[in-house]
Parts: sequence; structure tokens; C-alpha cells
Amino acid sequence: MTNPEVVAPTIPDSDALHRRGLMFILSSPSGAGKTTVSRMLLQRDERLRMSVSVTTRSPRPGEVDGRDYHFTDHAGFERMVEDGEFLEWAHVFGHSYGTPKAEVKAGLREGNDYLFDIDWQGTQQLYQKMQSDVVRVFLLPPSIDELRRRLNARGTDSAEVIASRMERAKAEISHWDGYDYVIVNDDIDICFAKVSQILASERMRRMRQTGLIPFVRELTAPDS
Ligand SMILES: Nc1nc2c(ncn2[C@@H]2O[C@H](COP(=O)(O)OP(=O)(O)O)[C@@H](O)[C@H]2O)c(=O)[nH]1
Ligand SMILES: Nc1ncnc2c1ncn2[C@@H]1O[C@H](COP(=O)(O)OP(=O)(O)O)[C@@H](O)[C@H]1O
Repeated sequence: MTNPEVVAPTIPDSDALHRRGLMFILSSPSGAGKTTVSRMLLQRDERLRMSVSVTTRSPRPGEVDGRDYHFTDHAGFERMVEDGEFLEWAHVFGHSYGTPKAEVKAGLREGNDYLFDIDWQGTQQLYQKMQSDVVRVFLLPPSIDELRRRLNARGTDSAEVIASRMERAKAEISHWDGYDYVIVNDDIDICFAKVSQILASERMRRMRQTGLIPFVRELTAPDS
């Protein structure tokens, strides 16, 4: 399945210097592959955690409450909105989706990275609130026909739901320029290798390496 030649080597994320975590956002039109890429990242990367969203939509076959989403009803969702428990929330495909705040805020300080499978509206909100922590990646399908083929092949949605996802796809694609990185997900292994490289590079940004300040101070101390 996975061709080892195109999978990026795992770059050790050293704990020697403290680093602030980052918020890694993966968006795409439905069916372009963000769930597939997210699962591959989470399987291979221990420092990456999924930000599990809250939603009012029903679970699909195979989805697990607390792992794929926190499933709730409208009243429960509204209560969380009123109590300020979301970093962002939006209406997508007639349902409500939101990113819980508590775990992410504390985890970033501890150096944990979070993966977000959210749409362009949520991406904009997170970017406005936490710009320096956010890395935005958008996946495109190689063609509209291939997108339709993948939605059909996934076998999780009725013909009616697939038609409505296809209808929304072009509107979602129109937000491609609100992202830092845009990748065409043609070959899954190549796409995964690219996403892994982005993550590795973004982790090395100076501003995230909070441990550099005392480290450099020590290096440049007058009596060292
Ligand atoms: N803004 C926002 N969007 C979300 C959140 N969780 C999921 N989404 C988006 O909602 C859309 C529908 O998700 P889903 O019902 O799982 O279907 P999918 O398109 O097959 O992934 C996707 O574009 C997700 O990225 C969230 O917490 N906030
Ligand atoms: N590069 C790819 N080539 C072929 N099929 C793919 C590729 N990426 C994803 N898929 C398949 O397409 C379907 C939709 O992918 P999924 O990850 O569920 O999309 P999304 O989460 O963006 O809605 C799944 O059946 C998945 O296995």
C-alpha cells in the first residue's frame, strides 16, 4: 500500500528545547482525502493529537463517539456556544460543528501539536484568533470527476448526500487562497509525504521554539 520511497523520513522532534505546539489545519472539499491523510499522520506521529470536534450530525457507520466526533444534539451544542466552550464553530451541510477550546489551549503550551479537520470558516476564525499558532493546508482533488468517484467509492453517503457535497465542492474550492499550503491529492503517498514535510518544517520555526531564548542566553553569557 504505502510506498516507503515516497514517505518522508520521520524527523525526530527533539525535546531538548521547549517548543510551543502548533495548530495544523487540513481542509478540503468533501471527498478530497483529508480524513485519509489525517489518519496517516496520526498513526505515524506521536506528538500530533486530533482536535475532536463537536457536531450535531449523526454518526456514520464505523464512527466512534469521542474519537471521530463528540456527537450531540442542538440543545447541547447551543449550551456549549453560550458557555464559550468553542474556539470556533460554524454551520456546514445543515449541521453545526465546533472546536472545543479547553484541551487545545493547555496542550499548545505543553508543546503538543493539534490536527484540525475543519472547513474554511473555522480556519478563518482560528487564524484571526491564534494566527501565530496556525498552519493552514488545503487539499485539492486532481479533478472533479475523481472527486465524485471518491465520494461514491467511500460508500458512506446516499446518492442525494453525494450530490449535495458535489454541489458544494466548487464553493469550497474557491477558498483555496485562504491557506498557506495547497496540495493536489493525486497519489496518496506523495500527498502524505508533502504534508509530513510541511509539519516537520513548521515545527522548526524559530518563534515556536520557546526554549531557544534561555539556550541562546546561555551560549552568549559573558563567562561561557
Ligand atoms: N468550522 C468547523 N468545521 C468543521 C468542524 N469539524 C468538521 N468540520 C467540517 O465540516 C465538514 C463536514 O464534515 P463531515 O460531516 O465529517 O464530512 P466530510 O466532508 O466527509 O469530512 C468538513 O468540511 C469538515 O472539515 C469544526 O469543528 N469546525
Ligand atoms: N489520493 C487518493 N487516491 C485515491 N483515493 C483516495 C485518495 N485519497 C483519499 N481517497 C479515498 O477517497 C475517499 C474520500 O476520502 P476521505 O479521506 O474520506 O475524504 P474527506 O475526509 O476529505 O471527505 C475515501 O474512500 C478514500 O479512501
